Amino acid sequence: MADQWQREYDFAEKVARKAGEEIRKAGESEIRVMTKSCTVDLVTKTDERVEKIIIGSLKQEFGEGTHCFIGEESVAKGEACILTDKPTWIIDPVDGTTNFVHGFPFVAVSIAFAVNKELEFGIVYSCLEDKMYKARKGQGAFCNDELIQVSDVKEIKKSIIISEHGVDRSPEKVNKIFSTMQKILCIPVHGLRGSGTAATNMCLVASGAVEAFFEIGIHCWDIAAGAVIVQEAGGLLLDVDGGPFDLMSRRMLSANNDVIAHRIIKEIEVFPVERDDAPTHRIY
Ligand SMILES: O=P(O)(O)OC(CO)CO
Ligand SMILES: [Mg+2]
Repeated sequence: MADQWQREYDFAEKVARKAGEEIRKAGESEIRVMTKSCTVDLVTKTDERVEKIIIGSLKQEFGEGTHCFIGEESVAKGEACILTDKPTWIIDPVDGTTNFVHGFPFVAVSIAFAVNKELEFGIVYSCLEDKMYKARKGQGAFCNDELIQVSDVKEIKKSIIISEHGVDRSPEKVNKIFSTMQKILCIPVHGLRGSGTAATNMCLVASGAVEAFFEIGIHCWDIAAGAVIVQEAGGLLLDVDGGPFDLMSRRMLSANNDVIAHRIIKEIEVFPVERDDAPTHRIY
């Protein structure tokens, strides 16, 4: 069926835009900050309110009970984080909450839709820059309706790479993350960057501004929409050890091509993280 999920895709873009407007407005008044798993894992009333707006709008449009939802703040409150074959929305209402709290200007709304455990489309609205990234399986990737493509750089020494450090500050993990970054920096690459939002980082890969982004410890809602956008822009997704990408594994490498991807994988010091769909899951 040619138009299957088109209505969902179009509506998701509208909802993401509305959510972005809410975030922009909320950023103008005082932001109430709370913490989740630890003192650096921040959440605000805006995260919770915007997730409710997104899920409420989707339920109103498509009917109660027809779709499943995995939302960052709903999972934080104890809802299941299991991807089934049913049509499922995967939502990060405010990706880059720490940026939002500090006024650092990269904050994104991330909305993805999966059916039979396959991602059908992804929307990332980088709302402070007013950039609407979107991609539907097999139909290319766009930023503000302009087609985007990954960079064609194949030499690692001509690349910019993104990685982030996450919120788990146990010294062993931080050591591994910085040891990996040091090795990559000293290849040498042109630079290391990080926007503070995984969704935006993936869009930077998709639009060719950087060659790769990898992280261990991110969540499915941070990367589901970006995963479609990177692939539709001609890039690839892998596990950080070079194996197949697994949305629920909390390990992800996105790159413009396999030469850059495998050169980075050689340097990554992998450490264990609990899967998003683990029965004993705790948020980090
Ligand atoms: O700001 P959030 O949604 O907590 O996400 C972080 C990573 O978990 C940035 O991507
Ligand atoms: Mg996030």
